[in-house]
Amino acid sequence: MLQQIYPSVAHDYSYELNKDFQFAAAHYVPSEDAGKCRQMHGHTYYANVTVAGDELDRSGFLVNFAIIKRLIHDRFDHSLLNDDTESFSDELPERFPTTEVVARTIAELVQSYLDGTANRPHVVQVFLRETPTSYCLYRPKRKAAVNDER
Ligand SMILES: Nc1nc2c(c(=O)[nH]1)N=C([C@H](O)[C@H](O)COP(=O)(O)OP(=O)(O)OP(=O)(O)O)CN2
Ligand SMILES: [Zn+2]
Repeated sequence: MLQQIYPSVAHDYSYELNKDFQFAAAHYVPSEDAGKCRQMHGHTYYANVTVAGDELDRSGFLVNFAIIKRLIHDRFDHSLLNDDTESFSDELPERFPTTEVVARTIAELVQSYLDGTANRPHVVQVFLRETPTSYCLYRPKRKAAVNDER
């Protein structure tokens, strides 16, 4: 699964990097419509995070690959996602730990870190595979900024 070719995302930043990593986690989807997924079960999630930008930091990095992995792996590996109530909720569908929401949460956690860096690159795509046959792509909407019209 690692070394997979992922769908590309359109942007016109000069640099783009991709980091693959995996984590094992349990979850359940607390919806009447979720069928067997209402029961707690586990996955090895395969994630690919795409970061893009025009400026490098003092190490010549957009962002250190290791930081992207650490931010997500250290938080979710060998956890029950539903227990992470800062990220997920059993009450609000937009915060149930579905593949879609976990992908969006990964994007938000990484972007929150990137917003505190000097070169401020952007998460432009998160690919998250939950099973051999199921995956989700999340692409954050571009936010217009004073000095950044992309
Ligand atoms: N849109 C979504 N649909 C489903 C999600 C989800 O997160 N978003 N999650 C699940 C379950 O959690 C499950 O882990 C994955 O379901 P599924 O792909 O059906 O799993 P199978 O291994 O049984 O798939 P097969 O291809 O039939 O073997 C369900 N739906
Ligand atoms: Zn599942």
